[in-house]
Amino acid sequence: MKSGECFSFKEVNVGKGWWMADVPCPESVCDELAAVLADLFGVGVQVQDNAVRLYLSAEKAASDWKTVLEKVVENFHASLGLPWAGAVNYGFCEDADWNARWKEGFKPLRVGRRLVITPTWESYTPQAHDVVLTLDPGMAFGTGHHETTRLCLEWLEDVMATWSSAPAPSLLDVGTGSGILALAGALLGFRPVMAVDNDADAIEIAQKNQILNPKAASVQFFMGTAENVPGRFAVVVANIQAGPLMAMADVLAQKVEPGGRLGLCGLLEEQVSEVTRRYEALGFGKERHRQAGPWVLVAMRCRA
Ligand SMILES: C[S@@+](CC[C@H](N)C(=O)[O-])C[C@H]1O[C@@H](n2cnc3c(N)ncnc32)[C@H](O)[C@@H]1O
Repeated sequence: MKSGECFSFKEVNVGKGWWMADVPCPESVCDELAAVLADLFGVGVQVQDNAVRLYLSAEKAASDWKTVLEKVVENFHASLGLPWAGAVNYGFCEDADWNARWKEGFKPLRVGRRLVITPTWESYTPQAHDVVLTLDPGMAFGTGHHETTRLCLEWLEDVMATWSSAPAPSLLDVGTGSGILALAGALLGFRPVMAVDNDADAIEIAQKNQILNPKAASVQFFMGTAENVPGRFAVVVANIQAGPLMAMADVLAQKVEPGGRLGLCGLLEEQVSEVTRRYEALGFGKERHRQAGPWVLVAMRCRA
């Protein structure tokens, strides 16, 4: 089998690569569907024109993925009142092929004023005042290319730039994925920095990324949910989507120090007012609302 070729899933042995599923959907909801699928299946996704491409482990039979994937996509369309034709296109790609394609799309990326996210396989010569974060995201979410990650990074940079009092602000990153926000936070000067994810694979990847960034060695990673992290923080960031942010509101609110800041991200425009109201009822006031594409970050401050 030549690298780069894709095959119908009936023709290959499982376990040596990735099932590739192209799920057609209206362009206006591609980002939202990609986020839902990435979260549910914990796998790589690519947003394409009028479709989302999903890479699924070949250790499971394609027919097992097909049943559950198509049900999820059908429910997603139904919840938005959209028709669903059910025409998912399946294929198979070898590991090497998938990795090469993934890496091709991941170049050094400047975010905000000082941060540069650079993959391990690219060389980058820093300019004066650059804060360089080296990353190998693996299968975890968080390369800096997604709008929600960029919104969070820019917000963290702004919070740090306008922090006037000593000591440095503490930071909690809830749903750390590749560790990108926590590690960038440590490089920007937040202390201490803690991060949590309920996906063990994400924590493993985040800890590998920490080794690539010795200046972020003090970041502590926790497996679980925000409840598993001790203490309260001057700054809490959570890039998780509206559903989990609503479900964890009581716990998340308890993690922010009085007067502290909370960045809620992964919201779509139409979800902002409901999520904002929920946190206002818990003692938070809205400071800012930033948008990139369909995605919004709501910045709030704890009043008491
Ligand atoms: C959209 S990714 C964000 C990754 C990274 N923070 C970023 O900004 O790019 C969301 C992450 O939250 C994790 N997650 C989802 N629900 C969670 C929960 N209740 N507690 C902790 N982590 C959660 C997922 O495993 C995933 O790694």
